[in-house]
Amino acid sequence: MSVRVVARIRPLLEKEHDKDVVVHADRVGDGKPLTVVKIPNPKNETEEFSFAFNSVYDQVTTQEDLFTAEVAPHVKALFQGLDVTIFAYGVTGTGKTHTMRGGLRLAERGVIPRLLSSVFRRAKKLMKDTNGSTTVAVALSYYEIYNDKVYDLLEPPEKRTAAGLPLREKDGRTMVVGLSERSCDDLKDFERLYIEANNNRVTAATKLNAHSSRSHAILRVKVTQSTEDAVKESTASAIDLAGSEDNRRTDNGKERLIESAAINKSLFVLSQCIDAISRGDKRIPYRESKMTRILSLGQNNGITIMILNLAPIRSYHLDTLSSLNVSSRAKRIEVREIENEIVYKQAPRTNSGPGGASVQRQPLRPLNNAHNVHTGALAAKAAEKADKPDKPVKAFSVYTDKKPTAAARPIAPAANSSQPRQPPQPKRLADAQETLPRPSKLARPTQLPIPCSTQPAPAPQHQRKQHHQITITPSQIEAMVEKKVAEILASRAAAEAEAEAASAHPPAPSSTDLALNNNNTPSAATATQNEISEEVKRRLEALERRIDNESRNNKEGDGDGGCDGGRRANGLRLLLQARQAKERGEDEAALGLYERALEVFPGQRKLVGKIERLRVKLGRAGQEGDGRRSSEEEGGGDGEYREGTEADVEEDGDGDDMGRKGKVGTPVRGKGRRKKAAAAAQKAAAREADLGVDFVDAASPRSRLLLEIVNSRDLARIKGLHGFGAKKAQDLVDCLALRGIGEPGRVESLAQLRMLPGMGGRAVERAYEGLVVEGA
Ligand SMILES: Nc1ncnc2c1ncn2[C@@H]1O[C@H](COP(=O)(O)OP(=O)(O)OP(=O)(O)O)[C@@H](O)[C@H]1O
Repeated sequence: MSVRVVARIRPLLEKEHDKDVVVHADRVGDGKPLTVVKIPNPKNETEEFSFAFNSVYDQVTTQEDLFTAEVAPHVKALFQGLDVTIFAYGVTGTGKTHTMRGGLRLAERGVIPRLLSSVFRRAKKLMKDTNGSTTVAVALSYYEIYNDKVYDLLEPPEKRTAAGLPLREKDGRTMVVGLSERSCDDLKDFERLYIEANNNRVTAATKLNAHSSRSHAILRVKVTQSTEDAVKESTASAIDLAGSEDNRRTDNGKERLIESAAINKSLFVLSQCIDAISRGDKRIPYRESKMTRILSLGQNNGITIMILNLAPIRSYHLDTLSSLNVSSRAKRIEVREIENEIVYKQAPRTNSGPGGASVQRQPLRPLNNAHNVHTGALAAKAAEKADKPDKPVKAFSVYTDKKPTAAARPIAPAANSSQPRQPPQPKRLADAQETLPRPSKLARPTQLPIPCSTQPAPAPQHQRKQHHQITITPSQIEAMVEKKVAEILASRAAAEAEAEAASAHPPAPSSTDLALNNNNTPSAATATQNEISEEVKRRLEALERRIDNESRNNKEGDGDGGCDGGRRANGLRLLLQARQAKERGEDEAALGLYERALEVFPGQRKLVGKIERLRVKLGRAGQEGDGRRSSEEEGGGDGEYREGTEADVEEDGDGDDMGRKGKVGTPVRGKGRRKKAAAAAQKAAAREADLGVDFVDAASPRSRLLLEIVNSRDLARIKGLHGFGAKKAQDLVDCLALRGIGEPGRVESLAQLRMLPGMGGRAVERAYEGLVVEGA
């Protein structure tokens, strides 16, 4: 399932009543729920951008409305053993803390207190329904990430060390070492702990928000269900991210600026991770900030809900556009919904029951589906739910003394696990009653790449088939091996550095400290360590870029204009991000992005100039930068583009509308209509891709053509779309025949097209980019 992204537009505050409202919630058709955020183009007010989300909540939405629709349905999943993550994202002052924590009055309570209340209620019911044979324990941990350091909020501030708590990776999860955990018996208990802990959280007054959170706050609610034989554990995480802020608007002093730099950097890394995952990159820069390591977006199993908070007024216009861009990409991230494993308190008993030695007992397993449990949003599932009877709260320990009808079966493998599925066994009566058949996730066609973790989950069968067709050259294999080794070395170096940081007194400052706080002096050992990890990181990045480029070049090898357009769009996106990073004062990040953009636009004089200037500024003049050759050294690039192309666009105005104003590359080599048409098509592709806008109105000629081909349901025409094979085309035609989309069964927009099974990720973009429209 993808990350569920919902937007919430906060109401006007008292002091804002005379302000101009520029953000509106909208719907795709009469009677449809609100799913679109509309905002004018800051450079051309007559034009409006539309961003589609899973759901949109307007100014009148109450705390209860939001909780009931977005969070309450997932409490059940939590008790089924799935982890649930809810995080609030947005610019400072847009209502993240209000959404997550809320006010003291009952009606003003936010997601967190409501979640706890719901958890306690369900736990009580479960214990009652099972006559006490299942017990539920709730435990809390609560911590903040302040200036990229982790501090326990359940401990008094005096106990904090300068280095904060270290992170470790364990079983594919990021853990905070030394974090305290408090058991919590009821809501009162929770409220006492929570209020106390919030007093320890770093907040401060900024010009934009009188009580601005200066840290990311992470509350983890661990639910442990125990029976005589087994223990099942799952965690709900509620994360209130600090808000990004434009320091030109804040009057921030030195301390606030330092905090702000740390907040902006971590949010920038988060947006980079989101971009990398949604592009299907091999390398996701999680490790570049503690927040992204902890959030592990796309790597964690379970259910993830991102709440994008928005302020409706004009003074937030550009910031709002930027967060809309990031979050609209986040909805393409796939998360594996896998229940946590049950821990057995004892080995299954031997066969000695009334059935005799030949009878095998069933092992302990959950009553509900052991493979993925789909728990979509309330609104989306309402119709489905109506057909199903309400199921009672379920326990999960089962040893049956009845003679089973078949030989003992192992625990059903998780849907995404590598174990082959066992042929279906006859269900026991209890199972049959309680578990309604659900479509297997494997059955649902998807073209989305599952985001890579260090050990990627094996792809489903139909994806594996595609993988077999990819040919890997020996140099790629070598590079991949090298990459793996470097990854291991890098994680070891990082783990050691953290261990040192934890034990040292005074603790060694992190690289961020060094950049931000000149009072701290690093030990020689730490400096060497940092140098080594930096070197490993640089090498690793260079290797990964090479592999990325090679695989991209392989895909684009036949000079297809459409793919080329995609690559350029990617380059433009990098330029936009570089510009934003530069504006935030994050020169290091900006340099990296410019360098990556140079690979797309080799030989761009202005771009080379920017890189040189940044290198000089960072004291790295004369360096080649991560082993990459500058385009000048490459002999002025490949000659495909001359000056006045995409790279120059960035000088023309604000990064936010770069693609829109941008001049498009002028081909030097080759003439004729095809090239001209391809350039024009690239312009449209760049425009959409850069702004990340879901053109709900499908206004561009290419969008219209794509929709026309799709709606024709003509297999031959659909097969001709870029990136479509016979199977995918057939799937789409079947899907259109089965589903009623729009009236009568038409796909009205690219956003709708993306919602169709198998059309997520890059599929629509590739088909779109592959189209050439004469005169567009
Ligand atoms: N839905 C809402 N209804 C009423 N008031 C709201 C709502 N959302 C936000 N507010 C008010 O807006 C102001 C800013 O909200 P809040 O502090 O939650 O923003 P934030 O995004 O957490 O900011 P920061 O990132 O700086 O911590 C507060 O006064 C809050 O009470």
